[in-house]
Amino acid sequence: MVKSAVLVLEDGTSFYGKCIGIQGFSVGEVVFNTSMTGYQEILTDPSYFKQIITFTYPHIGNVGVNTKDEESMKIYATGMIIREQSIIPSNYRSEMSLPDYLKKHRIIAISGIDTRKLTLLIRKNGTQNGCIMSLNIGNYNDAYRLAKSFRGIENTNLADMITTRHKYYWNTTVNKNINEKKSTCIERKFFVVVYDFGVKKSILRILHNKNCILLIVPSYAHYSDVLKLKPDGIFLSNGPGDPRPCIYVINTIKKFLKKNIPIFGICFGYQLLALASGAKIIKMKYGHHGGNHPVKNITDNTVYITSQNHNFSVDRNSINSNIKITHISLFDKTIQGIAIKDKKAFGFQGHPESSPGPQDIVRLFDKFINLMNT
Ligand SMILES: NC(=O)CC[C@H](N)C(=O)O
Repeated sequence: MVKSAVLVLEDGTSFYGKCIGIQGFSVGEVVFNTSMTGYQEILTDPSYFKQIITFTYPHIGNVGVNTKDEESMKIYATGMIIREQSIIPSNYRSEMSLPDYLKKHRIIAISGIDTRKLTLLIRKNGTQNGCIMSLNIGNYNDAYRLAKSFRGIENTNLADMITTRHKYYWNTTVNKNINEKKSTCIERKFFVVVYDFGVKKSILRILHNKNCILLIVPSYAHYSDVLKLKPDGIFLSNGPGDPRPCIYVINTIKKFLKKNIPIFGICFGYQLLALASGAKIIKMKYGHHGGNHPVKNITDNTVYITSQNHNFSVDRNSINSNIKITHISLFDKTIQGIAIKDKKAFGFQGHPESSPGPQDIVRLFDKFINLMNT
């Protein structure tokens, strides 16, 4: 293999490989994702903004890419690290090869990396910042300097950087060939205001298919403007980075809670709901990114295999009497779901919309519909 790119971590560790996206450099927090399928959905998930994704699955690009599997309009991950790139994509849905897609979206990526060694390093020492650099524009020292100078994803409001600037209605049904049942026997439509912190299309698609009229609003949408619209429910989306600096929307959620409007938060949105209810958020050692995470519903002792993508977690020590823990991770016992006592508000840390991943817990969307229907 011709070595044409280097990955350097902030601790100085380097991995040489082949440049498979555009030439240049990219800096971000290096995380690993253990999903065996769904690289396109993962790359286009806006929650990965400012992160470089290591795919632990060793062969990436096999099925090419297509427009229906995009979770947003572009690749949000800052870079991609893989073991081996599939040379010939083969799938009836494929519209383009992965390397061409990376180039179209101007993404830096590196292949030929010992992703097992890199993953074990992250697991042992925790997430690190890193830089991928093509060797025609710089060397190890340049990449090392850039990796060390990246400020990281903590204490920055990334959601405000990528949220929609204008409100819009969502009314597209994209057929993903997956088993999405319409809402059970409920004929009425629900008007849901979706706070967009980097929302995945799959979430909108599922809510739309369940009879919701969706108005997507910016992360900084004003409480009274939204209230005037008389929504049946508020949805708080997934999103990138640290929820703690998002003070404005946390205060907005507090006001919605006082009004007892039904609220459903997924991942970033769930973390914001927890913050608005008085809990604290902490950064995890290396987060959860994958499609095989067992989560237990502690109210009925059922276990679900879930899709996960998060770096922050609700601090168990900060749970107060307003918050009921509903789900925990069976990997590390971290909190995975909460409900707010005496309110129609709940949230889930993982991704019930999956995409990619198992659909075990997609019924949480029905729980939201039922809350709006009562
Ligand atoms: N998928 C998400 O919404 C991620 C939430 C948050 N940015 C975290 O990393 O924990």
